[in-house]
Amino acid sequence: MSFSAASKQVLRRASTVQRRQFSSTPVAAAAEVKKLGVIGAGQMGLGIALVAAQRAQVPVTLIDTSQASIDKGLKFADKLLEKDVSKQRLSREDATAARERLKPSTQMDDLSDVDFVIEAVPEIPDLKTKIFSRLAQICPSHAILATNTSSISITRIAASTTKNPTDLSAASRVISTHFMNPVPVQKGVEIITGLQTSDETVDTAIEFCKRMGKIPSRSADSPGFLANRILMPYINEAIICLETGVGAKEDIDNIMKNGTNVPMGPLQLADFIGIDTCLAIMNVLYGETGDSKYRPAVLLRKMVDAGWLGKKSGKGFYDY
Ligand SMILES: NC(=O)c1ccc[n+]([C@@H]2O[C@H](COP(=O)([O-])OP(=O)(O)OC[C@H]3O[C@@H](n4cnc5c(N)ncnc54)[C@H](O)[C@@H]3O)[C@@H](O)[C@H]2O)c1
Repeated sequence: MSFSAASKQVLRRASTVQRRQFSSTPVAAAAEVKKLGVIGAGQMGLGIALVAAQRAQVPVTLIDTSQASIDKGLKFADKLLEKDVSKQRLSREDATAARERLKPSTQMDDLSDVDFVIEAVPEIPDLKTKIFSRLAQICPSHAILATNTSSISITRIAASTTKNPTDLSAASRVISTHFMNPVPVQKGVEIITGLQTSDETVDTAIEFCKRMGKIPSRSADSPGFLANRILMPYINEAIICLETGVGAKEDIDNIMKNGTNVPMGPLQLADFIGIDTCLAIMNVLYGETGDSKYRPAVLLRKMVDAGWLGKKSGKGFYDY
């Protein structure tokens, strides 16, 4: 059997597993998403939770193992909502209602009643697979289990939900909804399917992202998917240009900003994304393809060693 025939057969079976659980049409299924779970209250998780609370108007259980991250995230949510109110983009009542929909917790078990969960913890494969293995146990049997991974294989994450590869009961509900940074601003979201993902899971995820006001693009489960396959080698090359003295950081950023009509240059963008996240994605591209064109810049590794992770740590290529 060819790869595509085999994968279609797996998908058909996954589709049957899922059909029992959500409504027949994707719009109806997405409308049935009455409660969202978000894991990780960092820059992506907080943004996803806030946009879902504001645009899709669903209650969001926001999980983080660090109370400090939750406190920091909620403070940032208050700041964003306040800014929207002051600029008259949002009424005071709607801002209060959105804020009240965010329910923070440090306990994963609080995800036992969500219809859809989006994981946004750091880009560490073992951490994600452990979380999905737990989600398969904790979440209801109809819940969509989405990851915000930037580069890790969805097929691999889905496989971690079970010890039996023919059991698709949870694996068929795993998908990637890869939001772009900053989530409240960027409209794009990549939808990536694993080999096990059911059609209904895809449809429900796409419709729910639309409820959040996003514009989905589909990508195959290939290292880096579409966005990072293109973006990260660009950022990495900018870092190599810096470390080999081809240009100063300001010159690198200015030429790309003023020459290609992007809002910020690659080094500043790396600071906003997180230097550790950039390194993690390059490691996946390099490790999974074995192609030397994806070798992470030496300076990128050194900056992570130094703890200079960009905006979130106060220092990256620039100081914050
Ligand atoms: N930063 C970006 O520009 C960007 C863009 C798209 C996708 N992503 C992806 O989104 C994910 C999160 O990235 P981020 O930039 O928000 O990271 P971050 O470091 O800002 O936040 C991660 C959060 O997860 C929490 N966490 C760690 N372990 C946990 C656990 N076991 N359970 C619950 N919470 C835990 C941390 O305390 C932290 O608050 C990564 O997979 C990343 O690749 C990032």
